[in-house]
This record gives sequence, C-alpha cells and structure tokens, in this order.
Amino acid sequence: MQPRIHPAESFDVEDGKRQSGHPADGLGMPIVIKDLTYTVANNANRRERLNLLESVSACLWPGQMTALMGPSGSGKTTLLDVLAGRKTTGALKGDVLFCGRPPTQAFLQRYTGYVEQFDTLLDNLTVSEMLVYTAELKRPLGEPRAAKRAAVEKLVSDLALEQCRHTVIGNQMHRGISGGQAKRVNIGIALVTTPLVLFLDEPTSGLDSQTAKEVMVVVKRLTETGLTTCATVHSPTPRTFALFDSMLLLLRGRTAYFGRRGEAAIDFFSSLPPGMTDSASKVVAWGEAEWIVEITTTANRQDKAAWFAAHYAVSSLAASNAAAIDALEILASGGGMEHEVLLREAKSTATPFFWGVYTMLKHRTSRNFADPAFLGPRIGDKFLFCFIIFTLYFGDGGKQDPGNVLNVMQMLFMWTLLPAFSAVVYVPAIVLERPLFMRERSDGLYWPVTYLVAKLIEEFAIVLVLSVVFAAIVFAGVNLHGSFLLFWMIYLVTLWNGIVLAYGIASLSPNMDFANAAVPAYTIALLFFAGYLVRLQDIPKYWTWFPHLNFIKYAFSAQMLNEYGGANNHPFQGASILEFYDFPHDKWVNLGLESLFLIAFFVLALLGLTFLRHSKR
Ligand SMILES: Nc1ncnc2c1ncn2[C@@H]1O[C@H](COP(=O)(O)OP(=O)(O)OP(=O)(O)O)[C@@H](O)[C@H]1O
Repeated sequence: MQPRIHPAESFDVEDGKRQSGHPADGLGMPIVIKDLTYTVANNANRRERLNLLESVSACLWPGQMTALMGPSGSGKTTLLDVLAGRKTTGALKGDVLFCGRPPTQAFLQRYTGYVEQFDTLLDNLTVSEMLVYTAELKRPLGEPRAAKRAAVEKLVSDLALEQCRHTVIGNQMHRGISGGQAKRVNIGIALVTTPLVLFLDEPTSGLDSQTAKEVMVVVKRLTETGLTTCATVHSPTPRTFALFDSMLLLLRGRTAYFGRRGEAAIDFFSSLPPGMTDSASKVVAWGEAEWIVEITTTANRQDKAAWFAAHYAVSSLAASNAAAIDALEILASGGGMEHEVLLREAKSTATPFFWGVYTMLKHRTSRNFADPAFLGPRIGDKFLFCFIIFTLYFGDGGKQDPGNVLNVMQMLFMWTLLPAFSAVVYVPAIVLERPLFMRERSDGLYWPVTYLVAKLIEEFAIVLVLSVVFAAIVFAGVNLHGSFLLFWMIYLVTLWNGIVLAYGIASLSPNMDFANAAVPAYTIALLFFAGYLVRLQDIPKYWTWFPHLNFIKYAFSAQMLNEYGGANNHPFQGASILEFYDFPHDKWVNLGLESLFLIAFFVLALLGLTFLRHSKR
C-alpha cells in the first residue's frame, strides 16, 4: 500500500481545520507547489530554452522538515530560489502558493528566512553583534530594544553559540569563528525575525558529521515550533536524515519521489523494477539516504532520469500526493488561514529608511572607523600627496616670477585631479561587498538607497575631517591666495565627487577588474578636458560638449579663479593668467556646478545598485 502524504494527516481536509495538537498550531504556513516549470535560456546556446524544473508538485508543511535531494545539478538550489522568490531570470509556469495565495516579493523578503550555501557575514563584527545588527534592521521599529536583545539571546542559546558570541567573525585572512559556527550564525540571521518559512541551501556542507547533525538538530527544534522548513542536503548521515519528515527528490529538474522519509521511501524505491533499484538489505549498512542517493545517482548517470520521473508520475503515490495537494489548495484558497493577511504585505523592509541608515552607521561604520585596514587606504594617499605638495611647492605661491606661477598652476591642477584618481580606493567597498549587499537586500534588511546613503555618509565623514587638515597645510605651506574656505570646499566637493563616482562605476561594473580599469580610464579622459592641458577655448568643436560633463573642469576653474581672481592675476603669455585661460563663470558658480555632479553620480550609483544584479540566479 502506498503511504499517504502528510498534509492529509496534518489537516482535517473535510472540516478545513487543523487537528488539535499539531505543532503548527499558532504558527506556520503551508506551501503548495503545483506543476512548477522553470525555464531559462541555455548558457551554451541562448536561442535554446532549458527546463531546469519540470512539472514539480509537492507541498511543504508547517512544523515539518523537508529534505530536498538529488544528484548535483538536479535543480535543488533552483527550486529553493524559485520558492523564495530569489530568481532574477527565467520564466515560471505553474503555482507556488503560500497559504493558498501567490506571495508578494515583500512577503517573501520579510517573512521567510533563506540560509544561502555560502556565508555572507560582516567579518569585523562579533557573532552577537552580527545578530543584533540584523535584528535591529529586520525587527519592527516599535519593538523595545530589550525584546530584540532577548530574541538574539535566545537564538545564541538555541544555536549553541554561547562559546563564540564575543568572537569576531573573521575571514580567510584573519580567522575568526569556525565553519560550523559561521553556518549557525547564518541560520541565526535567517531566524532572527521569527520567519514563518525557512529555506536552507546545503546547511551541512563543509561540516563534519557531528557538527552537521548538531546544526540540523537545532533547525529541527525550531521547526517543531511551527516553521515550514525545506533544506537541500546531499548525502546526510543516517542520524541527520532521521531528523527530516519528508523528502522531495529531483532528477534533472523532475520529481523522482515526494513523500515521507523512512519506510515509505524504502518501500517506493525497493519496488522499482530490477536493474533500477538496489537490494533493500543495504539500507541497514548504508543508511536510507545513502541507499537512495546511490540508486538515483546511478540512474542519473545512466540517463534514466526521465524514466524515474515517468515512473513516479504514474505511481499511486503521485496520485495520492496530487489529491492531497489539491485538497490543501482548496482549503487554503477558502481563506481564514492564520497568516494569510501577511501575504498582502507590500513593504519589503520592516524598518524605515532613517533607521536603516542609523543602524548601519551604528554597527558597521563604528567598526570600520576603528579598523586600520579600512582607514589606511583612505588616509594614506591623501597624506602622501599632501606631504609631496607641501615639500615640493613650499612658499611658491608668494613668488611672482613666471616659472613659479606655472608651478603653482600645475600644483593646483594636480591637487584638483588627485581626488578623482584616488577614487579607485572606494571601488572594493561596493564590488567586494556585493554578495553581502545582495543577501541583505533579499532578506529585506534595507533598500538600496539606505545602503548607499549609509556608505556615503561613512566615506564623506572621513574626508570631511581629512580635507580640512590637508587643505590647511597645503594652503598655508604653498602660500596660496584667495579664500581658504573656497579652496577647502572645492577640494572637499571634488573628494566627494570622486567617492560617488567610484560607487557609481563600481555599481555598474560586473567585477573588480572592470571597475579598476573604468575609474582611471574615465578620470584620465577628464584630465584632458579640464582646461589646463588644452585651453578650453582651443578644444576642437566636436569635443566642446565634453568639458560641460567634467566636474574636474569646474573644480579647476574655481581653484584658478580663486587663486588669480584678485591682484594676483599676473601677466602671462602676453595677457593676464585668467584672460589667457579664459575660465568660464564665477568661482562660486563653478563650485555650485561641480556640486551638481554629486547628484548625478548618486543617481547613477543608485540605479546600478537597484537594477543591476550582475550575478544572474
Ligand atoms: N542558464 C543556464 N543554462 C544551462 N544550464 C543551466 C543554466 N542555469 C542553470 N543551469 C543548470 O541547471 C542545473 C541546476 O542547478 P542547481 O544549482 O539548481 O543544481 P543543484 O541540484 O542545486 O546542484 P548542487 O547540488 O551541485 O548545488 C545545473 O546543472 C546547472 O548547470
């Protein structure tokens, strides 16, 4: 006799009520997957369409843990991504229903947890800080701080992280917590808002069998409180596999088995025709999971995936599954389910913009400001150039001979250009952090604009302080003229422009190499059109549009007008300096026009962060 699928056991389908005493009482969300087909353009031949998932049907139940299994490349992560709404490409057919309704993206971001295969953590926070940071961004603003801390404390205890709670997470260069602890922190991040559904992509990969079991025991305990849990696993040990309630087995994107783990699965696989199965006696020696993996992997290698899918499709198990799935769908679509209202959620983040910025500054910026590896590259170049200019041009501004006038102009030109050149130092802040940003954004921690504003405030604050010091040293040391306030403001706005430009280019660039090449290429192009190497009036007609798009031109014009605007406007090449170069506008107007580029680069960076994902999933 084929086993009955668990939905019918958990729900009284006829009455439409939960059976009393079910662990899902009070919390949880059933998920129906019905005839799901997911198609993408083949990487190898873009004109060809590939079904990465084909007619997959199953349901995931609150309070139960479903193992998503299958050989490598069978579509497990693809299915998890589809369920969690994290696919950015491809076409979907069929239904994915949470509580009987298609979920909004905002619902998925706010009420489901997704533990990705690779860890994306902030390496300079401690375990506790990482969880508090996530809790503050993801839990409602109105919740008292003590309640948030208590939720984190509970997670630390549930996930057995007490030992390493104050250990810095670290990275490959500076070792911090272990792989198993990092995995548990990732699970903690997914659980910190008490989600209704938990997706885990290979939560046990890279862990020894004991740690893998410990991690899954924790997940099991949490699942029993009513969570709907689905985890991809490769070859779990018998003890780990025993924690799962059911199994969805995929072969080349098609269902090869969906049903209970244990006796039901063993019955199903041992009843296959000879040649397609293996002796059930091996289950004792190998364990159930290993035995099933062996049968299905062999079939996959022998190109029998289609046969398996067809065999399952006509089985009485598939028929009873289909009936149970239909019943659940009808029941759920009837309304009145506990968490149904959440499915109408329209806001992807629980906390407002200003809170996101504040929390990011509080947790991330405070750490960065105490980190020499972060501050070093941001201060070092400015210090070096300031030192060179101070020692090389000391007192030159007070000397009136033509040679010195030329030196001061060249110095002003370099001083104006350097912030744009050294902008490349800000590229890694966006490109290397992209996986973390993508994860946090998908988790509904913040909007791209929140992230961008917080990061810019962090960078702007550093150069605000530095620029006053270095501008004062250079202005006094070189003995410059004009307004110091303007001299400093032009320097500051140019530094800020360099930062936002680097962020803009980084957000548009697919990788570090591209961004590292694009920033200097663009800034060198600006250099030719800044009004010094070629006078603005001598630029050929077909290039005259470009200086208008050049913030360095406005900055350099403002610096020159500031320095030579008064009595200092010496005779130069048969005219005065300013007549010879003919810089347009007033010096303050030039500063104002330069400032407009901040807005333009900001919009560019925001568009890149919002709409370009670079890694297609
Ligand atoms: N655009 C594409 N063109 C061709 N093949 C693709 C494309 N996108 C994904 N695939 C293939 O789809 C299959 C499913 O990938 P997926 O990551 O879901 O497998 P998986 O079962 O999670 O594998 P693993 O266990 O190794 O993580 C893989 O064979 C992958 O190479």
